[in-house]
Amino acid sequence: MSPKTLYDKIWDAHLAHEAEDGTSLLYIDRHLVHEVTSPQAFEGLRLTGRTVRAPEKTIAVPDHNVPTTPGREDPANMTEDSAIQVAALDKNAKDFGIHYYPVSDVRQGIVHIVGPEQGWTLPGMTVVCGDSHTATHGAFGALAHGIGTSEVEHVLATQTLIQKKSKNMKVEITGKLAPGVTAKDIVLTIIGETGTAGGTGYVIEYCGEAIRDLSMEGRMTICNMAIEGGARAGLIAPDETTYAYVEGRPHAPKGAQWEAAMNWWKTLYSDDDAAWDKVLTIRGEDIAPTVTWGTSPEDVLPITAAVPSASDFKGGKVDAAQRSLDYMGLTAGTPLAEVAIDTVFIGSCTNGRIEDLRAAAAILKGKKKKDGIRAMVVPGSGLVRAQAEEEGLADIFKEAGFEWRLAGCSMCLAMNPDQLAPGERCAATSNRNFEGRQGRGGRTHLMSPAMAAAAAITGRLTDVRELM
Ligand SMILES: CC(C)[C@H](C(=O)O)[C@@H](O)C(=O)O
Ligand code: SF4
Repeated sequence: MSPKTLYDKIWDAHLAHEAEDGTSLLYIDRHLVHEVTSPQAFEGLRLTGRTVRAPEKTIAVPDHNVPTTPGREDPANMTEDSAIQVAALDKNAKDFGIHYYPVSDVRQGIVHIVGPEQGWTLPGMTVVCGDSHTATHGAFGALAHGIGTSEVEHVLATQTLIQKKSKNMKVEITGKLAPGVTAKDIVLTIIGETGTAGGTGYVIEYCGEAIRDLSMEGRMTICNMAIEGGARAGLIAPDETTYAYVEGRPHAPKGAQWEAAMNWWKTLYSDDDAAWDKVLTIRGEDIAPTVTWGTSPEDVLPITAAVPSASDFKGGKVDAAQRSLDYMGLTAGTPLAEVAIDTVFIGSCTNGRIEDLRAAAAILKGKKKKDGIRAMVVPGSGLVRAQAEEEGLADIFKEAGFEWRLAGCSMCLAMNPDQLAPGERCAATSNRNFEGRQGRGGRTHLMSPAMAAAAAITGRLTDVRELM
């Protein structure tokens, strides 16, 4: 048998049909659904009198539109559009008999946090969702694609997806990380190297000692942003860390089924002599605490650097950099660590898990946010929130002057009441810093939870190592 990558193995195990031109039909193991990209898909089923093919493999949760303050069950606390989308999901979940976590359920949260937490996401699966950050689930060694609304309808109706196979790319992070450096710094550094188009046409497998050393939370942070590097999906081969995370979760296999699953999961790695279409290697020791300065996730620099000048770039990038600098209100040559911020947002499917809150709380413990800074922590799910309360993290945040919110996408994107005002500058743990992403005219700097906590204390972008 010819050697295979992990991606090849999962692909082959789910291939139902392949046409001569490579167009393929893949079986889908899990379909995650949220309120933004599903209403038309369910409407399409209704119009043609179809049902959901595998309701037991279909899981829905509202996350993008929901307010993160008490009273959010009341539609009066949402915009009309938001209330319509959430009500549609409530109705569709009920009518089509799929698994559902409404806002009133403690298990509700961001779809990419809920799936793994409930044990829906397992190694070797194909996982899709009408959401680009479905890549997150690749951290389990699952092939996880974002899909569009017409594809959501196709998967609902058939439990299959039409795809063309991507190429194989390997990103290896060797060695150990330095203190203060986290999974977020790794993935920002990778995107800085490859650019936002570097992964286009590829599925990326992340490997190497620094990746193996990460918790599942950290691995999810890495795969979450595979899409920001242009990749179709990100993958990390499952290992003992993965199995330990999965075991005992509500929907994980049990008993003999667990044993059978493990037999398959243990085959999920790239063969030594597998062929790669592209390889990138980065030394873990060389990665610094990293922030973005511009309006693309590839606009990254170590926190010790200064704001670049447009003339540092070449070709078409010169104008793009100038536009970014103008939008961000930054002057070339200013040390990044002198850039004052207004707001701190800790949360999102990139960094809203328990380990992220622990990392931020470790920096904030016994300290206060700077006066005048608006700071909020938005746990990624109701269960993350409950655990953080139990561990005393919520008290640390509240004593530091942070707002302690209910679960949702929140200020990651401006689809709910948590938004930046024009010109406001935010230290954010999310994954996109596009113009207007967090509110019209808002300015976003992406960074790790520990770095965002440090920024809250000083009121400026800050090297977390100064506070450790
Ligand atoms: C709203 C949704 C379709 C979108 C996505 O696909 O990623 C959102 O989650 C985002 O992060 O921009
Ligand atoms: S938290 Fe942000 S990135 Fe994640 S699904 Fe929600 S809006 Fe998209």
